[in-house]
Amino acid sequence: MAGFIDRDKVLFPLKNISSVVEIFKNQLESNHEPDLALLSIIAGAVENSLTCRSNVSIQVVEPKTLPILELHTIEDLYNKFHAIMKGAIDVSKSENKVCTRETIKKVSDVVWNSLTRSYYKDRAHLQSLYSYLTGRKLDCFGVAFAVVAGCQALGFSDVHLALSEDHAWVVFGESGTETAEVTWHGKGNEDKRGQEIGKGVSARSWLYVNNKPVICTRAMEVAALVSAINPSLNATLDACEVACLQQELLWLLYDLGHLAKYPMAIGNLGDLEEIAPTPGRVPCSALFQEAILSARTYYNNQHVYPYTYQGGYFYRNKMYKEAFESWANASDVIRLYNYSRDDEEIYKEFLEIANELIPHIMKVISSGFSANSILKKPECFANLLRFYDGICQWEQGSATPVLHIGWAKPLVNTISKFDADVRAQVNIVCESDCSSLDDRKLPRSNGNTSCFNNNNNYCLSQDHAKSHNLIDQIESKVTKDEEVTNL
Ligand SMILES: FC(F)c1nnc(N2CCN(c3ncnc4sc(CC(F)(F)F)cc34)CC2)s1
Repeated sequence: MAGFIDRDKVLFPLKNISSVVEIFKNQLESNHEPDLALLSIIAGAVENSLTCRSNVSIQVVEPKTLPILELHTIEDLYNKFHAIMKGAIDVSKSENKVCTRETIKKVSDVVWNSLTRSYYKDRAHLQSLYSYLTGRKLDCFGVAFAVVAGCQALGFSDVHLALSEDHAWVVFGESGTETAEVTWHGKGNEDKRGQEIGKGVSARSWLYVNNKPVICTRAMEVAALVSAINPSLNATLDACEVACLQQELLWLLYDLGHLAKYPMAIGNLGDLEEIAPTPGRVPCSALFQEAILSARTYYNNQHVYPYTYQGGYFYRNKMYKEAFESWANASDVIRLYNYSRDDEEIYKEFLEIANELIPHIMKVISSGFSANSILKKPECFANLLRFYDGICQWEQGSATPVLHIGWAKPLVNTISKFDADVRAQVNIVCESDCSSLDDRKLPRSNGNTSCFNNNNNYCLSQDHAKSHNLIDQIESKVTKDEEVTNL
């Protein structure tokens, strides 16, 4: 590890964004691995100086300048972190060795036991070592990151961050295949720190992405800390200097190839580019597509967020037909999983799409009578069915129910907006007898599963037919409603 060396120190005091980018660039291009503790402290210090309560008087600073960051501020915190780690764990005997589960548990305990007794865990700006060292507060990602940075400070180059879409843990050992929980997840769950990642029922939950997590290199750990930068000043305002710094750092990591296997980081960059496009760079829509391609290529299309990043973009830009397709693709991912109580985050994502976003779309388009309305397009109806069908299949075989009556009303409301002649153009094909389908949910190879048959009707492949009964129920209810209204 290069550590905090003169080439970086001469850039202090940091007065602007480009000097921070320069330090990250030096660390990433050095022939040593980048120093996670140093970069997390710097990123956290910049974020804190521009967003935290202390100086929230909306200061008008010169564009791209920052409140001055002195060398001693960073150096003192950096030395403090090393002192905490080296004071707690004796590594004299394990020079250049791989790490052990016992040492990882010790590092996790050092971080865990030094945190403030009780604080609001979901607050913003608790992700960095700056927060840990100055406020003794970390969120669940921050604890995992601090453990990896601590192991790096102790000289273990085999300990790396493993990331799912809503949890973080570490991999370590000779071939990097040992796993260990190092932080908590969610509310009120007993932490499993020190244990290896579940092989049991939790392995089928979205939380562990069917054992297809992002396994970070040191540079991808830098990408994780950069992704975790939070520019929010409050619920409505962002500190644009922090957002600008995050955007420039993500482009630096992108150009160095360190986002290629990190779909969520590409999605984060896409969100920033949608708000403030960088001249000469690919459009944000291309980034959302790249994130999907990365998830399909490296994670067997078992990640949901790349599709909901893209769906959210289409929705905000009133591209509703495309949004339906992205959300149907997201649903094709979740149908492979068994819903468990650890999956609340993705449950809320699908609930919002089904019960807020789609109903909103139905409201705004049903007022218009344009001929090319999506209500006339069978592929829109097919994608909506695929979307709902995936959620039904997610529920099937799961210990915890997903759907409740609150889902049915918006669902039937949406389906019934499509005329019978449009619905008739979508035939649900059972490629094989539905009953013979085994109860395991085989991961799909390609990203798209709704197929087009020769006469341009839209057919849903066999797996979708599993919820035939639900679709039948909807169809019959809708028809009945139509009969009633036509009376
Ligand atoms: F689906 C879209 F609408 C989304 N918009 N923001 C999304 N985020 C924001 C960024 N985010 C992330 N972005 C980069 N890396 C990671 S690692 C991780 C799990 C944990 F926090 F480590 F536990 C979350 C996450 C989580 C997903 S999804």
